Amino acid sequence: MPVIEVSDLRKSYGDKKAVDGVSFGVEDGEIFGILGPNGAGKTTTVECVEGLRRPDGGSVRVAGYDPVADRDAVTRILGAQLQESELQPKITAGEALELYAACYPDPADWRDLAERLGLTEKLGTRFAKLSGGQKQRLSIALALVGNPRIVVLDELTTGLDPRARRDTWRIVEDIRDRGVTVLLVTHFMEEAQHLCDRIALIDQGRITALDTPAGLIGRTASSTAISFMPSVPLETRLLADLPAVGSVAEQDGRIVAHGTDETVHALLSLLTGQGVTAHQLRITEASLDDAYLDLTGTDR
Ligand SMILES: Nc1ncnc2c1ncn2[C@@H]1O[C@H](COP(=O)(O)OP(=O)(O)OP(=O)(O)O)[C@@H](O)[C@H]1O
Repeated sequence: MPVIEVSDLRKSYGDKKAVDGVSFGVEDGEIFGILGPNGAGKTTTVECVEGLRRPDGGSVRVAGYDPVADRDAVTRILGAQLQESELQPKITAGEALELYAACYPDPADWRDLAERLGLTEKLGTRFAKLSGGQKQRLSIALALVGNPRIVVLDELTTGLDPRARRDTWRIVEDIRDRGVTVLLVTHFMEEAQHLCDRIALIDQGRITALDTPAGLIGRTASSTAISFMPSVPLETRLLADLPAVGSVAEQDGRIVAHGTDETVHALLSLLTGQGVTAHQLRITEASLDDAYLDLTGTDR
């Protein structure tokens, strides 16, 4: 049974329909991603899950509780990342953790949590003096200090360098491995592809696709790109008749065709038959990026 159930959720701000009939279920122990362009309604959706916004229509249940009516029960089982502005610049990392731990009936050992998140050295440092990555790790620690069953992470790696982003991914995987369900809002395809068990793609307040990362990629029309330099000039028209071929283009002597596995096999036989060698042959699978562009029709 899903630990989070959202059905036909609706929320408007004045005339603006921010969330327009969103439904999904998050299973216990999974990392569920919400992905979509700016203004798609991601934050509004998770704020309804957190009980920070009252839906106009539809229903949200977190472990069976209504996040607005049963706010206290939901607060005990759901940890949310704080916005940066919610912490006083002069509070130290250790003071913040101790203060937040005191708010919960069964808190985690905050020193142990700080250790796991690599913050032990920074416990005496004021919040304003922490780096971007350290602030993010502290906000994750604060989301976990109440020992939640579910944690909501919104844009957790925005502004981090690639190494800090990878470190944060490991932390999220560690959280999941400890049995915590993760609801993750992200803009980053690579992050969603790497971390999420399933992803809901949201666009203009509606879910346009909900699947595993591999499932979403499989939905793209041309999931494989094949590119090579033919040993002798080759008429691209020959390639246009290949099975399942999407597009064929030539630039500076390099041919790029999009298609499926079937296209790759047929292309290699065709080249062999023609006595053409494919130099610098590259076969690349579509990424979640390609699937995203295909499924949302958005050019970011
Ligand atoms: N408090 C508010 N008042 C009025 N309009 C709002 C408010 N919050 C969000 N909106 C509007 O509702 C829509 C959805 O916003 P939301 O923040 O949920 O999207 P998002 O997908 O999280 O976007 P982003 O990726 O940019 O954070 C946007 O058009 C936004 O401008």
